[in-house]
Amino acid sequence: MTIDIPQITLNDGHRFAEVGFGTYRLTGDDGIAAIASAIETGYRVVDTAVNYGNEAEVGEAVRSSGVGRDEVIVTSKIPGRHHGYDEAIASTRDSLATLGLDRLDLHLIHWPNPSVDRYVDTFRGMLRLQDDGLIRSVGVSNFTEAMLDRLIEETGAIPAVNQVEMHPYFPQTALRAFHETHGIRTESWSPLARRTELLSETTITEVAAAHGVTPTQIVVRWHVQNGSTPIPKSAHADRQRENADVFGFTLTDDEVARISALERGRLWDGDPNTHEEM
Ligand SMILES: NC(=O)C1=CN([C@@H]2O[C@H](COP(=O)(O)OP(=O)(O)OC[C@H]3O[C@@H](n4cnc5c(N)ncnc54)[C@H](OP(=O)(O)O)[C@@H]3O)[C@@H](O)[C@H]2O)C=CC1
Ligand SMILES: O=C(O)C(=O)[C@@H](O)[C@H](O)C(=O)CO
Repeated sequence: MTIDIPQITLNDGHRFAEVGFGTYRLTGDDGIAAIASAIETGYRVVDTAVNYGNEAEVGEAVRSSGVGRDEVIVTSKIPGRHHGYDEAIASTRDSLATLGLDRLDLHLIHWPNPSVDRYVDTFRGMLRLQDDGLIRSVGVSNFTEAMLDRLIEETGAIPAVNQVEMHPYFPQTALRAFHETHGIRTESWSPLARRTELLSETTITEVAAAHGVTPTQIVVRWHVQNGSTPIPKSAHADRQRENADVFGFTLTDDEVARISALERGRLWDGDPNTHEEM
């Protein structure tokens, strides 16, 4: 049975979902099968990037899933080497050709790469493509408050989404408050902290036992109740279902706070002020 993942409306009026699907490292025929299985399970937000090398697989999975194109919210990302106004336009056209689609539902700047200092022009190129109908929603990834302030100030446009590292070890409290003020949707990458020891933390296992669900479901639900869209990746149909099946229970405020208290900081060298990803 398909899981009915609730949808939300972004600041530009377009649809998004409370839980989406990550596709990093899902490639080849196995990747197509895994992504199609996620769509059949009920995921409607599918996250890819030029740098994942699997846009072709994502396009094929959308077509083979049996779910209508208009129901799936396909997201891709512009890599650092394509920053710039003309480059962003060319990069997006290449993404569409590789995906075999005529529009992206959400397109993000993958990393700000501040030393290159071309993310504002990149965003302007994306706004142009939005006007042309090739991109529905424009957003960013790995942007700080200061970078968002500058983007808004210099373009007059507010990104619909900022996709950032977020999990109970890194709850992004200040950035989420900023997003809320501006109507930007938070989207959590590596929402399961890439299956590190997070899932066996006593806090997580205790709360899971209290609700009769799995530790992973507790973590996904924690994102949902914090107003962020997690995009867990799994190559396995049973785990895809488990990760999406989080709408039959509710964490108490105290449980959300206990999980957030696991905070310890970023897990990787992913500080947007210094990380450069081409
Ligand atoms: N914008 C950015 O800079 C970034 C974006 N991303 C995006 O975020 C997505 C998700 O992040 P990702 O780094 O993949 O990490 P996740 O936090 O989603 O963790 C994925 C890992 O958890 C395992 N897993 C998934 N579900 C379960 C489960 N129910 N029980 C046990 N293990 C499970 C997966 O294994 P298995 O597949 O074997 O089930 C995989 O090893 C990416 O795929 C990508 O789309 C990620 C990093 C950076
Ligand atoms: O997966 C992504 O979107 C990335 O940006 C990766 O580079 C990620 O940051 C990573 O793999 C870090 O080890």
